[in-house]
Amino acid sequence: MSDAIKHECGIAMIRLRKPTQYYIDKYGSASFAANRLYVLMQKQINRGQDGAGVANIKIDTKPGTRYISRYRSVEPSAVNFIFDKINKKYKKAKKLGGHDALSDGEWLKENIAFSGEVWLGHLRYGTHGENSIETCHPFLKQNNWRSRNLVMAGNFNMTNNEELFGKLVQLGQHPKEKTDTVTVMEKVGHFLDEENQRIFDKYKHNHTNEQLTHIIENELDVARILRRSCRDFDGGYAMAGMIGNGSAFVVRDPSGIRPAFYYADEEVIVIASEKPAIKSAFNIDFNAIKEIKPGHAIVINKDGSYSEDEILPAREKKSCSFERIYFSRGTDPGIYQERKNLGKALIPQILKAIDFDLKNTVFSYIPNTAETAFLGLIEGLDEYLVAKRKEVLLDGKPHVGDLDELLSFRPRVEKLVSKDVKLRTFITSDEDRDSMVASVYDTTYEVIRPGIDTVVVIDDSIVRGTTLEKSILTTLDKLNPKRIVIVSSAPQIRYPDCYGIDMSRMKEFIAFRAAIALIKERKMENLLEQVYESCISQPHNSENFVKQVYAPFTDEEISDKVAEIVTTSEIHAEVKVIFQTVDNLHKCIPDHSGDWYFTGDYPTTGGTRVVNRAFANYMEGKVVRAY
Ligand SMILES: NC(=O)CC[C@H](N)C(=O)O
Repeated sequence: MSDAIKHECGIAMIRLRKPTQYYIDKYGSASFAANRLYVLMQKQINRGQDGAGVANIKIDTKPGTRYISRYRSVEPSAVNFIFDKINKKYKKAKKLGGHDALSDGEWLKENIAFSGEVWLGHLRYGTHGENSIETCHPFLKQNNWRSRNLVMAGNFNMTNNEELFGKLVQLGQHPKEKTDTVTVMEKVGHFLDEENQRIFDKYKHNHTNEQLTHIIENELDVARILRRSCRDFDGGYAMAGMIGNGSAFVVRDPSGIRPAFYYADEEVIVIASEKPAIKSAFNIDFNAIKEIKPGHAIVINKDGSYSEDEILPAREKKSCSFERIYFSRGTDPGIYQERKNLGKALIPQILKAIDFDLKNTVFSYIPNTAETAFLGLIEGLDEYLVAKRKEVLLDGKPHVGDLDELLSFRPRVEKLVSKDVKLRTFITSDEDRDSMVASVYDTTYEVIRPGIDTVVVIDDSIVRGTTLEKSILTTLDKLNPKRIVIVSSAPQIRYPDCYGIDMSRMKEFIAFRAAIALIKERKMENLLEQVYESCISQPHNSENFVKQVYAPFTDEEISDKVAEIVTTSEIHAEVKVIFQTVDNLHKCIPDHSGDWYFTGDYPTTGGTRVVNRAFANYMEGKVVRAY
């Protein structure tokens, strides 16, 4: 993606089902779990670079000893930073316990932090609150009763955070922050307290308090806690938690918006946001990794047993298609194929845009995320050529000279766009910024014929269009092509996301800017006022009023306007922009039909509220998140 957007978070959980000694004996390593968690997190680094965190719980330690450890970091290489610190603990073990310390599981657990059975890692891209070490997950809710401690981390965004926050205040609580992670944790924490109390009250007459502690720890009904907590959530979530007694869970929203996968055998239970991470860390069969069902939770009990429990009735599955288009790692076999299909599906539109003139067209892609779609596109062109050849051979009688050309012709493919520098544009002044942005991309000279060739370049998606306008088009135009066709493997992004991607301001979308430009051109400003009126007078209506802004225009009109906006006066070439159709998106990615950013159809009522609020914010000139 050429426009950098903030997106996603990643979770990684490991539960060791055997005592530490087992792994030392079998794998020859005291840091078996730490090493695996490190790989799980590194392989999901694409999901969050604002910060990271790791927490660990030791089960059944003696009173008076620490059993929860946590490190968080906002360093540029946060994951490495954290694991370096964890490694130091293991180095310290040698100093403290001598050479054999690392082969004595029990000694390790008694003396060294981060040697427990339950591990939770998190990678963060913030969607709520600021970016500081305090907003990095996992969050901790501490208590002197072991089973009242809660550690949470998630890939989520709630659309009704204000309401959830208000309910906590009504309960008489005083949350220390307004960020959604605190709100969610306090909510779960509240019901965890109640569950502790319920079991306490049930047995208090026949047992001592010390006995009660053990009964509570073994009887804690985590699914019950989650059922009571998640009732009020409106959002997309894959939320992970560990409880001080050693129980753990990952719960997924009823529409399956955010991804979550798990694997279990007799040694470990592993849960992560992406399949390839689990595959790499544990080198197991891809088919052994399962998706957590929407509305369900994997609940791991203190004794290491686990189940997949229904928490809320599943709704129509609306898993985020952006995960497949761009966010998740393309090494997942399903995602890889889907991305190729997206590239292939664009062929008819591309051929039309280049007047079927393949001889004078050069194909290329924006690194790094559009490569797979590009491979599909080229495969599609090959298929088109095969069909064409067949047609010519069957219908006509080509001359021998033509035949050579007919058989040997290949689409012209070049690497035209290179990404050179990762510029931190925010540190420069505005004027400087344009020239800085312009130098992010570079091109390959002398491979296209000036004034003759058309250049087709595919990107996975176009959000703001800024990089396109300020860098990619100016760079490509230096080659003097006749025409530049920019192709997006995703449809037009018309509406905000509110389920984990930080794009909730209408003005950020080039498709929205195009619609506004068309409205102004056609003197339809009244429409904007009407939509605004509806948005503010009916804030709880379940209708997405913003659809009316796009309704008067065809997809092509919007695409053409997008092309016009990104073509500055310095560009000499003719510029066209092509977007994937929503129909083709669904054909290419059939099992992830979440498409609200393209269609405006939100799977939760909170989502619709967000889009209407985002539009009202735009009209009022407020540059704030709409949730
Ligand atoms: N991208 C995410 O999942 C973000 C999680 C959470 N809302 C935060 O901002 O920390």
